[in-house]
Amino acid sequence: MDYAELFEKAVVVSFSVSLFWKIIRHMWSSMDAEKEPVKVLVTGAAGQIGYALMPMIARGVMLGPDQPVIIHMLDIEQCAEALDGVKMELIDGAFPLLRGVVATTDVVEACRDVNIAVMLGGIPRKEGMERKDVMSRNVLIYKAQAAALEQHAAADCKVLVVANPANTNALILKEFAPSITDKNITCLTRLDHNRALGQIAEKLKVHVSDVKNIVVWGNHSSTQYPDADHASVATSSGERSVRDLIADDKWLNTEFITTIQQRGAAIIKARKLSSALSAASAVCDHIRDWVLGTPKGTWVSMGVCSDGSYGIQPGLIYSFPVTCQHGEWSIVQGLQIDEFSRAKMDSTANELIEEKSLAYSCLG
Ligand SMILES: NC(=O)c1ccc[n+]([C@@H]2O[C@H](COP(=O)([O-])OP(=O)(O)OC[C@H]3O[C@@H](n4cnc5c(N)ncnc54)[C@H](O)[C@@H]3O)[C@@H](O)[C@H]2O)c1
Ligand SMILES: O=C(O)C[C@H](O)C(=O)O
Repeated sequence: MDYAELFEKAVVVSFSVSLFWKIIRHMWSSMDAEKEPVKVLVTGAAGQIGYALMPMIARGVMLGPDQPVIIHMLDIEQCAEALDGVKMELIDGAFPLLRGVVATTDVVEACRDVNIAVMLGGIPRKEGMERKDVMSRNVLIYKAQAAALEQHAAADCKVLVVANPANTNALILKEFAPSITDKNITCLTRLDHNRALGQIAEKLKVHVSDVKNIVVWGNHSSTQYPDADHASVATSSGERSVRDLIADDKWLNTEFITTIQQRGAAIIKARKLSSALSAASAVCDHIRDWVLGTPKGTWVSMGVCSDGSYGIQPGLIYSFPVTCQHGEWSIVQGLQIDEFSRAKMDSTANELIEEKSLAYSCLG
């Protein structure tokens, strides 16, 4: 080999080595680079769920431990001072992921460029009231806030409606914000789903994280249908069906269902206030699974726009079993539905159809 050839080889080798290091450095710095903050709107933020939810968002429980957030809090004029108090506490929390807090009573400022909207704002149910009693006030709020979200939120903003009647408020929001894709408007039934997991775990004396694939069908109301037919428990000898392990169809078909249906009312009776810490935790579970994906082999319950799956009227916001991947939910297909389940699924769908017409009559 002559000197020219040797020189040429040395140049190629040193070029390749420097390119290799450039690539490694680039990968390293992009791994190290901080993510852009996600803007999360919480309406009704001065209320009791808001108070429980705020530190969870700021600590990364909702979007992960490496995701910075900017929190936008909206409440009504009468709660402006309380809202400022929550803002002071968020600053005092010195949360490393929290990159900003907006506390406002201006719906436009609150909605501006938000990526996620958690809608808690409304009048909560008090002891002895049915969800229908609070409907007339709340659907008016959701009609007005639909327009603000449509005009000012990020185009791909994901919306979770929590305020009751949650499914029907979400339906009104969907109908009055037609430019937001149906896929991005959901309501909270994860609390009911978690309650059902909790009851099964208590009954079987197993850890709640070993129970999976409960379904909550329908309305977040006393007609909802918590269904354990497809649920399983991880045991030392593999996955076992909940129905086989419990071996008490009477309990599963009666007391289990009514306990979940009435759990919200039981908490109101005991606390004189509706559930807040479990609701805030379920909000985080709902958004985290929607954005970051459901674990393999596991589904969760979400109130989503029906596409006609399982014979449910298209367009209703109905709770289905869903899996999530790449920020999108899909309804789990092909579950066997027996006559008992069919009747319960239809009855809660019928309540939603009635609520829809009641909501429209409230809107005039
Ligand atoms: N889907 C579920 O699983 C679930 C569970 C628990 C509670 N909830 C519902 O969530 C809602 C919030 O519950 P909470 O206990 O925090 O109630 P809360 O009364 O403590 O808070 C509601 C807040 O909404 C505010 N608000 C009222 N109108 C508003 C408007 N137009 N814009 C912005 N904010 C407004 C109120 O001022 C108040 O601060 C209630 O409707 C409750 O019934 C739903
Ligand atoms: O039942 C209610 O109004 C409160 C809430 O929806 C709950 O389920 O705890």
